Amino acid sequence: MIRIGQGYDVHKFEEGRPLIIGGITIPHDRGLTGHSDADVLLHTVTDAALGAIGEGDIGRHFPDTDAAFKDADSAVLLEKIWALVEERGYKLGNIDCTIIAQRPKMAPHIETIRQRIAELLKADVTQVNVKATTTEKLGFTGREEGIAALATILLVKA
Ligand SMILES: Nc1ccn([C@@H]2O[C@H](COP(=O)(O)O)[C@@H](O)[C@H]2O)c(=O)n1
Ligand SMILES: C[C@@]1(CO)OP(=O)(O)OP(=O)(O)OC[C@H]1O
Repeated sequence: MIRIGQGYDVHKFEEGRPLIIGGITIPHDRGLTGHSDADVLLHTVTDAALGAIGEGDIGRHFPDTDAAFKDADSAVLLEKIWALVEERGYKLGNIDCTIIAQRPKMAPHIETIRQRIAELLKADVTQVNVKATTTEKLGFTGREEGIAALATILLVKA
């Protein structure tokens, strides 16, 4: 049995916040804003995993109206959802992620992010792909108003 899921998330830039993407802090002149640490990539991975097991989305499990999740570490949220994936009897087949950002340059950080996601999903690094693209200065990402992320996940029976 295999299950597929997709994820998509967007967070807006805000000055004075750290930029946290894929569980690591990336040096930049501004960060992303949200109720949690606003890790757009880990939210996307979490939504993809939830989609694959038919469990809705991140906001249903961790509402942004709940003070318990204020400034939450998105890695901890993903770990909780991954425990649910494992409870259902699944493990990672593979995941492919795309970060959509005009800036900063993600290439120097991609391998570290890949390793962190593999660790969170209890998988080998070869099962995880992370890539980045600009939108050639077009749209909200191109104007550097925010960052978007996409993910497709395949789960297989453990
Ligand atoms: N924030 C980003 C965006 C892109 N990259 C890398 O640059 C390559 C070219 O991007 P285009 O949008 O011009 O196709 C892309 O393939 C990524 O490797 C990046 O590091 N950081
Ligand atoms: C993660 C949660 C919860 O802290 O808050 P945000 O950081 O605002 O992120 P979002 O992508 O809107 O997802 C759901 C939220 O409930």
